Amino acid sequence: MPEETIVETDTIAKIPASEYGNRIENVLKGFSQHKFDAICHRVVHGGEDFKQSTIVTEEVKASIRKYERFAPLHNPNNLIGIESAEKVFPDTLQVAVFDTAFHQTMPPSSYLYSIPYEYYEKYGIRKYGFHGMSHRYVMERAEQLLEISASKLRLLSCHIGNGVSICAIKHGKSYDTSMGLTPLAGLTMGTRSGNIDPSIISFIQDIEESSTEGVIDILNYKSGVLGISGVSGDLRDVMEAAKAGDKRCQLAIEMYTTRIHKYIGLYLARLNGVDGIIFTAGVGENSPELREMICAGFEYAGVVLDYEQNRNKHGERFISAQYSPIKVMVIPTNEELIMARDGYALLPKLRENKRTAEVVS
Ligand SMILES: Nc1ncnc2c1ncn2[C@@H]1O[C@H](COP(=O)(O)OP(=O)(O)O)[C@@H](O)[C@H]1O
Ligand SMILES: CC(=O)OP(=O)(O)O
Ligand SMILES: [Mg+2]
Repeated sequence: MPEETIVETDTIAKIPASEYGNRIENVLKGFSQHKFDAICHRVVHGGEDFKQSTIVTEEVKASIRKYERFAPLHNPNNLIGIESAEKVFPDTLQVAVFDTAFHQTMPPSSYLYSIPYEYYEKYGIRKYGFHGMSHRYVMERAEQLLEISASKLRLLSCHIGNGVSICAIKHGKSYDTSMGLTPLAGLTMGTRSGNIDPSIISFIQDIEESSTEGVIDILNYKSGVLGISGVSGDLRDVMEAAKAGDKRCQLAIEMYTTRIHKYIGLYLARLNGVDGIIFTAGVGENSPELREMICAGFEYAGVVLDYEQNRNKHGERFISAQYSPIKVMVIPTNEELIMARDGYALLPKLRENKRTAEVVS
């Protein structure tokens, strides 16, 4: 892209789902003095249908709708975003950028579950992985920082925000990742359970006299750090309470960091070692204490943090000691930039589509 500058931003913080469409439309109307070539949308689940970003058509919207059941917290809102943009900017073409696309390079040994193969063949039940734009952005930055070309690079990207996922990157491509068919799998998150013994679902169903969907809701919204601490799903609140002596908050933090630690060990083995470990997203970028807890005990594997760089510096940087064989980096993520670059790359195609549409109508 010739220029990568942010001209204006606006955000919507925690609002009820019923108000989401209206609020998005209002935000978009606030930008109506601008002339856009494309509007790019984050879409969390694209299944196996999308290996890269794409122009939004009716078929693309049908696919996004089809995958709602695999990403119930995200895809419905992503679609509302697209439809609101179509309303406010009817002449602008829309682009969908998928969380799952980056992970389409995983081998079957990473993405298949050990269940009858026909569930994959007939129903697409497999691991898809998420946060793809974030893992891709930080990988591209790490390539620059480490001065190792993508074709040789082995990395662990730890995206630790509200959702948490780790990606094992081999030769510049996603090789394995912690989230699964849905963003509920893998690590302990703010309110999501991550991996549990699947039999627990039927036990909770009986205890709560609930439907399966009801139990999945408990695992999505009432579990993770919130469920264990009983205080909050926001790590800042839980850390404060833990420091004040709250035992369940201390336990929640220990479980949260221990699980990330275990996954790092798992993927160090899967990749036969790595060149670097990246911390990104809300918690990964902003909590030196949690980064220390996660890395502690990996000195034997070649991970040595630099206290000063980790604790007292900010922004994109190395936080490992100069002699550390594995380099540890904090890289603030930029999913929007990846989306804008993908939209820009699609511009020739977008213009062609627009001309065809004008001829037809
Ligand atoms: N200084 C901090 N210490 C610990 N956690 C933080 C800090 N700053 C932000 N966070 C956490 O980051 C989370 C948001 O991360 P973010 O990547 O923005 O989320 P999302 O997954 O919604 O994009 C918040 O829930 C909060 O727990
Ligand atoms: C896919 C996912 O979990 O996204 P987020 O972290 O934004 O909730
Ligand atoms: Mg995010």
